[in-house]
Amino acid sequence: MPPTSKSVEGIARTAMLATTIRRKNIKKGLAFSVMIVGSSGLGKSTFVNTLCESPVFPKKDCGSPEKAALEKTVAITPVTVEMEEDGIKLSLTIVDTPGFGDNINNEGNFLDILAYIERQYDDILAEESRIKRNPKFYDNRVHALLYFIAPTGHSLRELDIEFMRRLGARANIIPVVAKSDSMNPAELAAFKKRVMEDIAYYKIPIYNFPYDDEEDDDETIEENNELRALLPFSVVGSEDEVVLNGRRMRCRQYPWGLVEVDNSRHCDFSKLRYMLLSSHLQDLKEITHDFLYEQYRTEKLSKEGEDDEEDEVEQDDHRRQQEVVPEQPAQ
Ligand SMILES: Nc1nc2c(ncn2[C@@H]2O[C@H](COP(=O)(O)OP(=O)(O)OP(=O)(O)O)[C@@H](O)[C@H]2O)c(=O)[nH]1
Repeated sequence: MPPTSKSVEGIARTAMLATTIRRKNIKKGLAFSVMIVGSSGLGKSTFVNTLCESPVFPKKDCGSPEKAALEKTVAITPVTVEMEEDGIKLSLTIVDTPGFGDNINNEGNFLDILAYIERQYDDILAEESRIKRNPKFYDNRVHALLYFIAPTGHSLRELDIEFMRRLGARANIIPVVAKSDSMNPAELAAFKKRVMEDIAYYKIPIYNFPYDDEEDDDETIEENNELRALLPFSVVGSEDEVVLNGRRMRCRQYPWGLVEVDNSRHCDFSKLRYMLLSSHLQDLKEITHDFLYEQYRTEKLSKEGEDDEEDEVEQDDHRRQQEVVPEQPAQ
């Protein structure tokens, strides 16, 4: 169908709006927050340093077993890094979390992470209710949660299922296969398939590149389908660089060859980085605000409403019990 003059006008207006937003973003910069979760030693800190191309979490010195135990991440640590992506300033907050699986009962880890995410929602809720807004208020909501899956080659562990099921309602979970260089391509493909079957079977709510058939163009739909087909993203992290044939690359070196971090034939790191910090950054932020936060807000306010009603009923009962029954006049 040829475009009508109205749709041409509409398209022009949308393009202008996009340009204005882009110009504003270039000037002001964007803020984005990513949480990193997974068992100890899965390469989370190395991944962050690879993602940010800087030593955000300094290399650990694990010279002895005692030192290795001490060097583990033990607390939820938000760190903000200033970067530039596609010419736009990006203030990227990385929230590193202590690994789980170290404890017999990991309930404490779950609750700490959930409490951190909900605290950021509570801060926004409090800010929204203020008569006078705080101009210095910083929105620290987590926009994406990268969940590191151990490259076991089997399927998801109970811990993975439980965590993602519980946190999926509060954050955009993006599952990744950690240290994917420990599997060959056939093993990796089979592992990814089993992980996605588990995710579907246990109805785990992950970020699965949603699109709108009516609103989104063919290119967006195709891109989202391609990215969804890569889930869970396979990642390899390394801060080491080598120069080969004049080409500088980040890789892990083994006696039998090199695993290149940015080579999409070796792993999905570059595609994950691009979607996270560029192509899908805005979508992740919108889903966080329009859906995940909105859901939390509704739940919280309705619970407070119910609690208030219960309190009122209790107070009424109490008042009635306290009422002095007037003495009957003597007959
Ligand atoms: N084979 C392989 N090893 C990796 C990869 N990424 C990191 N490592 C190694 O795995 C070890 C642990 O890496 P870290 O980045 O400290 O792991 P972590 O998940 O942050 O550990 P915690 O702080 O204990 O939670 C180090 O020896 C890294 O060099 C990877 O992609 N492949």
